Amino acid sequence: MKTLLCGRFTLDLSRPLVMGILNVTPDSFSDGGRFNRLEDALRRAEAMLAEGADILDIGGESTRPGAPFVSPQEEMSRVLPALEKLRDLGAPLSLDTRRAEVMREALALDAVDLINDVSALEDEGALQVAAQSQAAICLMHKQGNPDTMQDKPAYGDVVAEVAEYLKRRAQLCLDAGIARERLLVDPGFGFGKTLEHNLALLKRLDEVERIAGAPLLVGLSRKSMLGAITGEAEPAERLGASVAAALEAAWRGAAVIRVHDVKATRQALQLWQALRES
Ligand SMILES: Nc1nc2[nH]c(S[C@@H](C(=O)O)c3ccccc3)nc2c(=O)[nH]1
Repeated sequence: MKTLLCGRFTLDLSRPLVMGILNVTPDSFSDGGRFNRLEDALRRAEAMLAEGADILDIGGESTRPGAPFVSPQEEMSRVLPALEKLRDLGAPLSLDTRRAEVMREALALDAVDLINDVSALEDEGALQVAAQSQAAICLMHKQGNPDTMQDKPAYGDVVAEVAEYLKRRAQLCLDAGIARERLLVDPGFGFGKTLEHNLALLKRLDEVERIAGAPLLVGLSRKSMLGAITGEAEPAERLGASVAAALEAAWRGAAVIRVHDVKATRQALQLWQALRES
């Protein structure tokens, strides 16, 4: 049985898992200030778990193109209190960060079960911090950095290049003594890719897993590629395309699906699973 060693938890990857997105950035909650933001985060976390989320992904730095710079101190002031608040909910907590010092401080709270790094542990010291922990690690591909990555993304064969990058990053982790059962890889939809690149990666998602040698985490929910296809400018109005994208990813072997809309995605995957088991 395919499993993921995930900090305090061992997750069964025999069915696709739903990762609920919990942004703890000021613009993602009512402007009630820090205390209310924490209460909001706890309420949102409990709601997503009640809707069937298997993992919660906590992020303090929006990686949206053009997002304002967030200092490590500011990022930690957002995510550390949230991780402490959510630690004992009984669900695996994922930390969406690309900074080694944020990983280090968060892991010291014994509240991080999965390190979700959009820069695949490239930050100075990140690989060492991860290797010294028991957390699972998601290695994501991106081309360039959030403020410039969508200017002119260019690849030869995007699938081969993304998969080879992820294979190299995974091998670095193995060489550092990290067990393969702790690794996830992610093609990074929307991170330095055109619509054509994103569609090729989704169509050939199974190749990414085969080449990289680790189970897949994918994030398609509400992304601009879905906006481009549907003409829907408002991300929160892209539910249909987001659920359809989750199913397409599930058909192609995705092990963890990162979403805003947990209930709708869980329902779709329950149907998908029922058909496979019937
Ligand atoms: N592992 C993993 N982590 C992630 N964090 C995010 S931020 C995303 C958003 O809109 O949610 C986003 C994408 C592109 C630009 C800005 C913000 N996307 C992923 C993903 O695709 N995979």
